[in-house]
Amino acid sequence: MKQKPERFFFIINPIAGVRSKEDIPRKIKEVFSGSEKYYEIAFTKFKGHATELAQEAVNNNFDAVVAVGGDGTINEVATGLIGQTPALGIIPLGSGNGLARHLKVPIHIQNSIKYLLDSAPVSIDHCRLNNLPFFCTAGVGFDALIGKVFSEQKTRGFSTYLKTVITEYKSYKCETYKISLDGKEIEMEAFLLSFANASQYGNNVFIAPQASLQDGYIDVCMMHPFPSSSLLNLGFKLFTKKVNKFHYLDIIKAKNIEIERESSGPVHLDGEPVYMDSRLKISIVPNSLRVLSI
Ligand SMILES: Nc1ncnc2c1ncn2[C@@H]1O[C@H](COP(=O)(O)OP(=O)(O)OP(=O)(O)O)[C@@H](O)[C@H]1O
Repeated sequence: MKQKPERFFFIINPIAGVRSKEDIPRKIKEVFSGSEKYYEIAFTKFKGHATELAQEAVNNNFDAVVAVGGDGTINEVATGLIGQTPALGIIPLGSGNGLARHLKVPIHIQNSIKYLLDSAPVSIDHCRLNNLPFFCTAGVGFDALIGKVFSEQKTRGFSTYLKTVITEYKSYKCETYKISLDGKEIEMEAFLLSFANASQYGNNVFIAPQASLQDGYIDVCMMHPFPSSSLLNLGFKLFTKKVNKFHYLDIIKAKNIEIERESSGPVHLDGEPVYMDSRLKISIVPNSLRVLSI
């Protein structure tokens, strides 16, 4: 039987998602008081702080470090846990919660806290883009633009996300990419290129329905330009795990990917925008992160 963690360290991002985080310590106390488990809680004070806190938790021999927030918070916490023994836990309080949803962590807060008590570590892969880690999805093209514009909005949450997508779609111009997938060369004009470790962006929008966190492969999703008359069909297929059947999308599994785009520009890593060079290298590191799962 796998060993359940005894010592938990919670890292709360106060600005993730739309919900206040003030009552989270009380909710953790309510659920954990019936157990013998030890825990500590910290709130992040700035972007990047969660990685420092996670590294301290590793040094202080915690068994589990729980990211309380969305995929950006998970990215920061998990970065401090790569190759380490303590496992990542999640209380999903972000806007999209892609990795939590893939792992079937309950979205209801109390249930996600109870889930931590019942779960044990399993190993998953993580991916790197120009050596920066990501755990759920990364991408260039339209989804990178959305990551950038979304991060500049005053509000978060799904409705802000949807508004951003609709506004940006109207004026978006596709770029041409040279792509190498484990040595196989392709040149194509693309609406977006997504690199998926997990199956979804978040909010049950499945860009790579067949993706596995444990198969040692990245699902490379290459979307060709498509007519606006196909938008509804695309939306339907994204939400029903059928986008692999969308006429304008190719999905290929690969371990090492190289991209050359027309110019430098935004990419996103777990929804967080980063400005990068025109040349991108994406790779997978199998069995490199322990996560709490039932
Ligand atoms: N104390 C803080 N002050 C400001 N920004 C922070 C703080 N702590 C973390 N951040 C940043 O908050 C951003 C948003 O966090 P996160 O991605 O978890 O929420 P989200 O975008 O609402 O959810 P999702 O990624 O699921 O869509 C991240 O870029 C993270 O670096």
